[in-house]
Amino acid sequence: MSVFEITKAATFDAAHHFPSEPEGSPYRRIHGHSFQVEATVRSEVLDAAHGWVADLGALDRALKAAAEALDHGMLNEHAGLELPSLEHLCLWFADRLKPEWPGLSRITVSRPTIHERCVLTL
Ligand SMILES: Nc1nc2c(c(=O)[nH]1)N=C([C@H](O)[C@H](O)COP(=O)(O)OP(=O)(O)OP(=O)(O)O)CN2
Ligand SMILES: [Zn+2]
Repeated sequence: MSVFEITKAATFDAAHHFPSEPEGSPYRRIHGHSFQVEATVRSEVLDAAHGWVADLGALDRALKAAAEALDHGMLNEHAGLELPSLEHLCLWFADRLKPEWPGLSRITVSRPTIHERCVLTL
């Protein structure tokens, strides 16, 4: 069976720190990153009226709304991001998007400028 996957990306900039790191660790100090988040929705069937899995514009709005909640803020202040790793960011975005997007199959959060990325497969 063929499976379609559609993906939309959004970007945000945010500060964070890892309070559990030892004194002197650069991760313990407040610092910032530019992030990219990608949300992937999969389906074996297409909406017959449109010929698509789902409207990428609607996925864009949902993803941007979630990313804007974090943009230019302190990640540690958000519930679930007290330890603000890429891994926890994936879970945070999945928790927000999954209710509205039951076909959500993957969340990728990356820091493109330093070539780091985490993928959560749902
Ligand atoms: N598995 C994970 N490991 C690390 C995460 C993470 O989210 N998941 N996060 C960090 C810190 O955010 C750290 O700031 C990342 O920076 P780093 O990889 O060290 O890259 P930098 O460019 O900021 O520093 P350089 O010294 O220039 O490499 C750490 N680990
Ligand atoms: Zn960092």
